[in-house]
Amino acid sequence: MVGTGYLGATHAVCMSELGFTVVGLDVDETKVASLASGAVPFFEPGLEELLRKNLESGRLTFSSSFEDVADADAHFLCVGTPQRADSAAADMRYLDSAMDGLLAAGLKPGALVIGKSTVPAGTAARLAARLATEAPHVGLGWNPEFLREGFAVEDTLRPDRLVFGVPTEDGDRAEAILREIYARPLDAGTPLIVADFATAELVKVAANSFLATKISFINAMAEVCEATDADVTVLAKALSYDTRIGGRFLGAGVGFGGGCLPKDIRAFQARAQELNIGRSVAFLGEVDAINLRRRARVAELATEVAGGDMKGKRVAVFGAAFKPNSDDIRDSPALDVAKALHDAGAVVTICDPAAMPNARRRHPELRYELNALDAALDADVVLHLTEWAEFREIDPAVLASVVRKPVVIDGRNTLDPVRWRQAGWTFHALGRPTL
Ligand SMILES: NC(=O)c1ccc[n+]([C@@H]2O[C@H](COP(=O)([O-])OP(=O)(O)OC[C@H]3O[C@@H](n4cnc5c(N)ncnc54)[C@H](O)[C@@H]3O)[C@@H](O)[C@H]2O)c1
Ligand SMILES: O=c1ccn([C@@H]2O[C@H](COP(=O)(O)OP(=O)(O)O[C@H]3O[C@H](CO)[C@@H](O)[C@H](O)[C@H]3O)[C@@H](O)[C@H]2O)c(=O)[nH]1
Repeated sequence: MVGTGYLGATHAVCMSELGFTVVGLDVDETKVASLASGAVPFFEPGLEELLRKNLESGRLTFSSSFEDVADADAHFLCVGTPQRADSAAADMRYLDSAMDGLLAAGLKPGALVIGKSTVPAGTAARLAARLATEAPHVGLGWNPEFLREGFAVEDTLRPDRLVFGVPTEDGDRAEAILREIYARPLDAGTPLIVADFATAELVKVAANSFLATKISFINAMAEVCEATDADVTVLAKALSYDTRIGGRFLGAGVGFGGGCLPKDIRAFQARAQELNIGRSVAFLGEVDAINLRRRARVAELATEVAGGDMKGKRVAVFGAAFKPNSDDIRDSPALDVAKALHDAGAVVTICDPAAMPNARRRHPELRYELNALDAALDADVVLHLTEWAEFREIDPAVLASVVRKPVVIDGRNTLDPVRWRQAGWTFHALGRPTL
């Protein structure tokens, strides 16, 4: 497993759980040392127990030396493909350097390199051409990953589908190896799609684009609801009974973030432009814009309720992770809003059950409190931006007794407005009338 971040560490542990001998390889020696000692360096429910169990079995080891994976039968590429600093495109240098490392250490004849990272269409063909000249005895497969953070173990051991991208010529060998690796989920009836490389790559970005579009659709409806005094949560519920639409990913609020959806829709647009078909996915620019407008709207609403000027105002932000059950702060809506209000002169205090160490490293200028009541002390406004269960369970009457003004903005539409109103709060939400 080359790259042991959120995706690679989970995949390494789960492949070992399936009975394979696995080496997790990463250039980050601190990460390798942590994983080798049985500590998962990020928050993922259930992963640490499984890591320890598999370390004890002896089937799972971690290393930062490519020499230690040279004799593997299969090499999964799980390195990051983040957005480039200078454009919307994906940064391919980690994937290319992972290939450099594998090729320099040598690959066993008959081995299969399997891409798992999310990549622009055409990447697999490029890597296959490289292997054909530098290691002609080694094959390539493309096996995109659909796991969700917070459910990563379950999604990996029991995926809802498997996609195998194989070469159009002589693809049988790659397919056979992938079938052997995934024998357990396949035997359990997991649907399998075997496709060419480009289709396999596109399934991944198309899936994330669809999910992002669904969220931005309901957030666009939230904007309309705000202008018409309608309630987007009731609207979404009514839509959800149409099985053609379905209720999932219709949660209106401060929008999507994380290390996947935002950068994947941007990289898709960049790739489409390179292919001179920018118009085909131009709507994703609007999906992105709607999403970012929701962050700006929360900051604007907070400023409005604070009297038009944030200078010296105290703001409690509940949430730093991009979603609950994760410590991932990549492109986090909550942190973006917190930073904007800090920059406008507010004193911002954040509380998050898992993401505060990461948030503090990224934003040492913000304040942090382990306890929600401490974060809300003397607050002029409370923002609920990541829907951890802990925040839903807070007693609004107790919270009201510590703030300066009982004003809350529910940026995730998961708090109960009636309960908060009864406890004396002015309750604002995105896409719903104020109570
Ligand atoms: N996080 C998810 O839920 C998820 C799900 C599906 C797909 N993906 C995709 O998987 C890929 C990885 O995402 P992630 O969230 O795990 O990223 P991450 O940043 O958490 O992990 C990437 C890891 O790769 C390591 N790395 C970088 N260059 C390396 C090299 N040359 N050799 C070995 N290791 C190297 C980094 O040190 C890091 O630990 C991305 O393409 C992402 O889009 C992620
Ligand atoms: O109704 C909803 C659902 C989600 N979100 C937000 O959307 C973002 C993404 O959520 P989710 O998709 O659950 O998280 P990820 O772990 O980023 O997973 C996505 O990205 C992964 C990496 O590509 C894919 O593997 C997964 O299938 C895909 O769901 C988060 O900020 C959520 O708060 C909403 O705003 N409203």
